[in-house]
Order: sequence, then structure tokens, then C-alpha cells
Amino acid sequence: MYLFGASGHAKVIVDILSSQGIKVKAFFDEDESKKSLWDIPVIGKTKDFSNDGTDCIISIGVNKTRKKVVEAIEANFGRAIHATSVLGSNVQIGEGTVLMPRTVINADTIIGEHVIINTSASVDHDCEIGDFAHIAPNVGVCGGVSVGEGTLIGAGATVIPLVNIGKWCVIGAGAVITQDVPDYSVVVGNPGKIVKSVEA
Ligand SMILES: CC(=O)SCCNC(=O)CCNC(=O)[C@H](O)C(C)(C)COP(=O)(O)OP(=O)(O)OC[C@H]1O[C@@H](n2cnc3c(N)ncnc32)[C@H](O)[C@@H]1OP(=O)(O)O
Repeated sequence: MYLFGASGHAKVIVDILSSQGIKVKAFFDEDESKKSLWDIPVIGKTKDFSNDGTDCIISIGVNKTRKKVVEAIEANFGRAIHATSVLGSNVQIGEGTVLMPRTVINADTIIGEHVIINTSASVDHDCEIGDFAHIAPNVGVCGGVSVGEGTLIGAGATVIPLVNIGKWCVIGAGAVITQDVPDYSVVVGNPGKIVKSVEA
């Protein structure tokens, strides 16, 4: 596997992969001062990558940046799914997506491409999580919820059933989302209120 982004987020992905016997051969990172992460070398920037058939994961936590890198390369994308993740019936997990330890994805839920489901988050039945979204640690997404492309649901937030959250939103840590959220909204609090917009 090659990883793009030799960051803290990448460390968790390396751990997941190595627990499954998958070796990370190298990183690509835009920061020239980074020469390695642990014993894994950084061998260049995104522009230096050429597809040799090795699976890749974009190990960058910022959703917009993850999308930019995906759009900049021609690559085969893998997945990193920790052994403690619980997946229900008919769950779909898109390419490039990572499921951190103790995540739960329940029946008939579709997780898009290059999504992060972070530590101990749960996404319940019949949900749809858009590409490049990030469901942060300890989030609880109830049944029948949709989350748009690129949206961050901050740590410990709760989304009640059947709510639709738009694309490129930021849901603050600990928020409780009780109604639909329009695209590009920043929402905080319980009950969640829109406080500003994310620049498109
Ligand atoms: C493994 C990992 O680490 S995964 C990381 C996952 N990331 C997260 O969970 C982070 C989620 N981000 C947040 O909660 C942020 O605080 C945001 C995006 C909601 C707001 O960030 P910013 O735009 O920088 O706003 P800022 O920090 O200036 O706060 C603006 C106001 O909102 C309040 N506020 C900020 N975050 C929250 C929150 N989560 N809940 C309630 N109020 C909040 C601030 O107290 C401040 O209030 P004031 O104007 O009365 O002083």
C-alpha cells in the first residue's frame, strides 16, 4: 500500500493495515522536510507518484485536501477496515475508505469513497454517507440519515433518525442534529443551530 500524507491520521491507518499484515511501502507528502514516518520512507510529492499497481489510500484528514489528491492521481485505491469494525448485512464500503477501531456500520448502509469513519463512531441502518465525508470519533448517526459529500461530523455529535445533512458542512463536536442541514452549513450545539457557512 502507498499512503498520501505522512500525518497523525496516517499513523492510525498504518496500524490498521499492519494489524492485517498489509505493509505500507512508502508515503507521498507535499512537505519536503518529512523524510519518513516511523520506519516508512516518504519518497516524494503527489506529482512524483506513478501507478505501479500498488493500492493507495489518501491518509489526509482534511476532506477537501483528500479530494484534491484523489483528483490529481490515477491510482488503484484500497480500503483499511479494522478487525474490530462491525458491518451489518448489505453494507457497502467505497474504495479509499477507512474504518477505524470499534466502528459499527449497520444494515443496508452505503459508505462512499475516501470516507473516514473514525474511532468508535457508529452509523446505523439505511444511511448514506457521501464521498470524502468524515465521521469523527464517538459520533452516533441514527438510522436513515444521509450525509453529503465532504461533510465533517465532529467528535461526539449525534444525528437523530431520518435527517439529511448537506454537502461540505461542518457539524461541531458534541452537536445534536435534529433537523435537515443545508449544504455548506456550520452547525453547533444541542439542538444544533447554523452559526455560519463554509466557503464553497
Ligand atoms: C482523531 C481526530 O482528532 S478527528 C477530529 C475531528 N474534528 C472535530 O471533531 C472538530 C470539530 N470542530 C469544531 O467543533 C469547531 O469548534 C467548529 C468547526 C464547530 C468551530 O470552529 P471555528 O470555526 O474555528 O470556530 P471558533 O473556535 O472560533 O468558535 C466560534 C464560536 O463557536 C463556539 N464553538 C466552537 N465549537 C463549538 C462546538 N463544538 N459546540 C458549541 N460551540 C462551539 C465557540 O465557543 C465560539 O463561541 P463564541 O463566539 O461565543 O466565543
